[in-house]
Formats: sequence, structure tokens, C-alpha cells
Amino acid sequence: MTSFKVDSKNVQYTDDAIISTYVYQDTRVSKKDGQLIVKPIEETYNFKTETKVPKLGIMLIGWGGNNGTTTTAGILANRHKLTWQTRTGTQSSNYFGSVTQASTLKIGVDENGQDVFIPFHEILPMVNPDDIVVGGWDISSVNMGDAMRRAKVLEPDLQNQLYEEMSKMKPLPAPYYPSFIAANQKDRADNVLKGSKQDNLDEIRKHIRDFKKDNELDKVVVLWTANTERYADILKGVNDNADNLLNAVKNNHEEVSPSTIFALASILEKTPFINGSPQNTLVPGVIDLAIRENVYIGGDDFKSGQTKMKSVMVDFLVNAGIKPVSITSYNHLGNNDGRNLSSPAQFRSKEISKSSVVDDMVDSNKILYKEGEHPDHVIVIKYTPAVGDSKRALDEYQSEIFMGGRNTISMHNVCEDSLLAAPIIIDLCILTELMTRITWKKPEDSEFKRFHSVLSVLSYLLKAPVVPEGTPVINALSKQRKCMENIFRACVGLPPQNDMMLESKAF
Ligand SMILES: NC(=O)c1ccc[n+]([C@@H]2O[C@H](COP(=O)([O-])OP(=O)(O)OC[C@H]3O[C@@H](n4cnc5c(N)ncnc54)[C@H](O)[C@@H]3O)[C@@H](O)[C@H]2O)c1
Ligand SMILES: O=P([O-])([O-])O[C@@H]1[C@@H](O)[C@H](O)[C@@H](O)[C@H](O)[C@@H]1O
Repeated sequence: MTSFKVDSKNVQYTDDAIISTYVYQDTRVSKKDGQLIVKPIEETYNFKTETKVPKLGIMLIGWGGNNGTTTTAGILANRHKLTWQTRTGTQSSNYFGSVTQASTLKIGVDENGQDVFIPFHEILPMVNPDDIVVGGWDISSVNMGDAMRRAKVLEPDLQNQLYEEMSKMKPLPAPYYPSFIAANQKDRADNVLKGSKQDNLDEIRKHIRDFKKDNELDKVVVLWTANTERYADILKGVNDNADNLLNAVKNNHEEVSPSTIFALASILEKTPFINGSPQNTLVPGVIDLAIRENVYIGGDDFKSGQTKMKSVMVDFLVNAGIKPVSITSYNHLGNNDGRNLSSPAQFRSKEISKSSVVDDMVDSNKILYKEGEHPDHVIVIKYTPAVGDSKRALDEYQSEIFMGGRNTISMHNVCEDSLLAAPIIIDLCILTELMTRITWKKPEDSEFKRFHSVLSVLSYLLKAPVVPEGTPVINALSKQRKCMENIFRACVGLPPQNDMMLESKAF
């Protein structure tokens, strides 16, 4: 149920859907005699959003990790409305850091010209995270209560209140192919699926079916929050299309990773799959299969702390006409993620996802940057057990300013990695489920259809957004949020939020 109703001939509320007629306004640019010709265009779409909110289950791969246990604990604590003692007093449960649960959006202005805001999750009917059923897999057999303790993320008083319920939660066994994660992860791997890659694929498909049936779920979303894997080589005839990839699984091919096995299993079970880590799980064969099966996939790599800040800072600098010439990003962390990332191949996956985040902003300004020119951009990650999950990010942004001057911004950002990632995991699952209830068509079409299987609308939550082939990658955080918000506004027949506020300027 949403807290507002749109009064417009362009919005229809039926018993089970909201149907809108939306005029999409944009501009098309062409070049003639060396001059840009800019033509405003209008295209009309119909959007339909099913309003029945399903009973949702999420299956986390890497459930026993810091992010998986923190996400689970956070949902349980909110569901039970837990409070706990800290050194500074009593703390209540919340979903801070979740864009759907703890941010708002402007729905319009009132008769006095005052902005009116609603909770983001009220723009369209969304799953309440308190109601989400959590399950999943881990190569470590440790139950969720002990894994939460192992993670050392949450306050002991809260852990103690959750321990009994979480200790009954046992992770399903998972495929472990040693070459894909750091050798230092070997000791954890006591909960491993045996057999061939095809056996693993079939078993995981059954896990998904059983989880849905046993919990009487309407829908499931599968999300990878397991360790960062090395990149898989993209090989013609192996993972370059769906049929070759499914064959490669049958042939037990070395280059098929555990994460790709999970992606294939999810897609074949018509279940959305999200990759929260930086490796190239979504190889061309996975994307090809997702499109063929009309199933949503998304990735890569949660955008939670240092990179999220970077996608704000560089956007601000470049749009202010200031030219970043060097961006030096160092961080150290002491959790198991950091331990895995201390291995070069796994670090390389993370370095790639963390490095690509400034490309769109730099490419947008040919005054500051010549064709192909980029700031120096360095990524360093060090494993320091003493800091645990409390990752320290140290960034320096050096920029060229007026008349050859230099500006240097240094930042020290203590990112509690899992407390930042858990709400992002919740948002990814809630928004992915919402997207499965939104369809669109042109007025002349008879059938509504889904969006492209590669869910680029999730980009706000991801460091290295995977997008439909041939479409632009947007990393600027403000643009990503506006895109998501305005698509949902269109679903209720509202125009994009343009922030012109003419009524308080012109008259
Ligand atoms: N802020 C953040 O924490 C953040 C941000 C972006 C990305 N990530 C990524 O999220 C992932 C999880 O982070 P974390 O801090 O929870 O790490 P973690 O090491 O605490 O948890 C990962 C879990 O995955 C399990 N695992 C490894 N391989 C597996 C497999 N094949 N199948 C099932 N389980 C497997 C491990 O046993 C472990 O319990 C990492 O890849 C990390 O890079 C984290
Ligand atoms: O999201 P972000 O803070 O830019 O990046 C983080 C890395 O800096 C860090 O090394 C690792 O802990 C996390 O997996 C996360 O990817």
C-alpha cells in the first residue's frame, strides 16, 4: 500500500495493478555542417506495476560471511524490534544505509510551495524487509549464530539476543573450486558439494526449489556475497554463449567458476541472480541464458564505501569544472574478505571494479580532458587483521584549478564494511523483486513486457554496473539515483523530479 494516490487521467488503479501512461521526454542530437542539431522528442509508454507484494525469500551465497550474517541479523533484529545496550546507551534496530528503507523522495510541493517528501519505499508497493526469509549456502559449515560471532561486526548484547535463533540456521553446502579464491580460504571449506560441475548445478537448482517450497515463498532472489573470485577467461566455445556454457558445465570445464554455476542454476530456476562481488560471474553465456529465459540478473560488486564516495567526489569536481588529475585510493581491512583479497588474483578482480568508477564522469567533460585523457588512478588494498571489518579508506584527490593552481582533498573514511553492505544487499533484493512486477509497452502494443534481463537500474548499488550490451555505464551516484527514482515515478504517471522550483523563482 502506498501513502499517496496520483490524481491524473494518466494513472489507473485496478485491484491488482497500477497502470500509467507516461510521456518520455528526451532530446536527440545530430550534427549538420559542424553544428549540433538538438531535437526534443516525446515517446509515450504504458507501465504496469503489479501491486501484490509477494512473500520473498533471499538465498545468500556466502551466507556465513560477515555480510551474510550481518544482513540476516539486521533483518531479524528489525523484525523483532530489538534494542540493545552499547557504551553510549540503548540502540534500536533500523535500516539506515538502505535507500529504500531510510531515504525519502520528493513527491511534489504543497499549496504553500513547501516540498513534500515520502519514504522511498512508498513510491511503489515494495517488500517489507522484516518479512524476508533468509537462507543460503556457504563452503563453511558454521551455523549463522557462530558465524555472526566469528564476524565480530555486531554488539555483543545484540548478538546474544539473536544467537539462539541464528544458531539454528545452517548453510547449504556449496561448490568449492580452489583455483577461484585465495588459497588461504581452504581451511573454511568443510561444507562442500561433491561431484561434477553438472552435479553441483543440478543440486543447487534443487536447493532453490526446496527453499521456495519449504518456506511457502512466492518468490526467491539469489545473491552472491561469497568471496571475490579470480576472473574467468572468456573463451570462445566455452562461455561465449548459453549453449556453449551449459556444455562446458557438462564437460566440467576448469574455467566455469562456482559463482557462474550459481548464476546458471538461478536462471534455470527462473530466479533473479545478483553478483555482489567484482569477479566476472556474468560471462557472456550467463547473460545470453538470462535473456533467453527472460530472467533478471545484476552486478557487479556492492558500492558501499570508498567507491561510493568516489562516485560523488569526482561527479562534484568535474561538474564544477575542476579537473581531478590524480586519485589515490588506499585501504586496509582485517576481515576474511581482506584476507581473500590479499591474494593477487582476487585483488585484481577488486582493482578492476574499483578503477572503472570514474570513466563516465571523466568522459563527459572534453573541456577538462582531451580524448583518452584520464586522471592517474591508483588502488591499494592491504590486509591488516587488527582492524577487522572496520575498513579504513584513505583517499587523496588532486585537481587542477583556476590558472594552473592545484587543490588537494584528503579523506579518511572508516567504512564498517558489513554495516554498509548489509542494507545494500537488502535494497538489491527488494528492488530486484520489485522489477519483476513492473512491465511496459508502447500504447499500440498489445502485450506488456519486462525490462532487459540485465538490470542496470540497480547501478546505484554497484561499483561496476553490468548493463545491456551497447548501453552506457553510468557511475555518478546522483545520476544513478535519479534514474531509479524517475523510473518509479513514471510507473505512477509522475514526471521526473527536475528541481527547477520555478514556482519559487519566476513568479
Ligand atoms: N562493504 C563490503 O563488505 C563489500 C563491498 C563490496 C563487495 N564486497 C564483497 O562481498 C563479498 C563478501 O564480503 P564479506 O566481508 O562478507 O566476506 P567474508 O569472507 O566474510 O564472507 C564470504 C563468505 O563466502 C564463503 N564462500 C567462499 N566461497 C564460496 C562458495 N563458492 N560458495 C559459497 N560460499 C562461499 C566463505 O566461506 C565466507 O563465509 C566479498 O566478495 C567482498 O569483496 C563487500
Ligand atoms: O565499496 P568500497 O568500500 O569502495 O570497496 C571495498 C574495498 O575497498 C575493500 O577492500 C573490500 O573490503 C570491500 O569488498 C569493498 O569492495
